[in-house]
Amino acid sequence: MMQLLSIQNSATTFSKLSQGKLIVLTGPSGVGKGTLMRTLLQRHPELYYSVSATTRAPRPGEIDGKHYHFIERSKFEQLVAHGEFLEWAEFAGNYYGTLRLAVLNQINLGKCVVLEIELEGARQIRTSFPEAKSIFILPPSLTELENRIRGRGQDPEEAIRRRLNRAHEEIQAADEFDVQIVNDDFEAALQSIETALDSFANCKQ
Ligand SMILES: Nc1ncnc2c1ncn2[C@@H]1O[C@H](COP(=O)(O)OP(=O)(O)OP(=O)(O)O)[C@@H](O)[C@H]1O
Ligand SMILES: Nc1nc2c(ncn2[C@@H]2O[C@H](COP(=O)(O)O)[C@@H](O)[C@H]2O)c(=O)[nH]1
Repeated sequence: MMQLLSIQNSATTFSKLSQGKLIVLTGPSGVGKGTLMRTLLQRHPELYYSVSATTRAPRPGEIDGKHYHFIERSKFEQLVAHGEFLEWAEFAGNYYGTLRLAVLNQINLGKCVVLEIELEGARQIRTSFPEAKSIFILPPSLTELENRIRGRGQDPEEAIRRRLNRAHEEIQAADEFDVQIVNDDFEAALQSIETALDSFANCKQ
């Protein structure tokens, strides 16, 4: 991790984006993005998942470097100042960001890189890299969204409230993205994501 974070920006640019692809999965907290992404990666190991950095404390079972790079706020701010993030945002009281270098390297190797990020970061990617493709995951209803966040049982009440408040605004932004998929039946949603990946690019085998 320290080695990763200490790498300075290289001259690598998105001029070579055509060699690989960047795919963004976004949607409100608790909609099932992470669960969908995990299954997608199991089925399609050829996809490269970009592990984000965050200042959030690890949840039980989360592993540094696998689920997130867990870092202090001061370190995150230093990385922002050095331009190390492709995108970043503050969400429900914590910072989250995609490390630029790892993503660019994989794209330049011809990989399809998938990001699982919240709305502001997804908007930043859309502005900076219009070639990127995006999928917005919707819940079947707000009641079901709340049930899922609570059922996950991993966030304190204050964090749950912040996430649900934010969800209203996020859902209204769904049409800004290339494809909208309702995650009601899990398998059906997964298949819709696979179909979308096929239509974007030859990203999976
Ligand atoms: N189709 C589904 N039907 C019922 N429950 C689901 C479905 N998809 C995911 N879930 C459950 O919803 C909960 C939230 O899912 P998950 O953590 O993947 O959401 P998320 O969008 O990644 O949230 P966050 O953005 O906060 O990380 C989990 O308990 C997961 O098992
Ligand atoms: N803008 C970014 N958002 C990110 C990134 N990594 C994750 N996320 C999103 O944050 C929320 C909360 O995540 P949680 O793990 O605390 O539940 C969720 O919507 C994630 O998709 C990132 O690098 N940039």
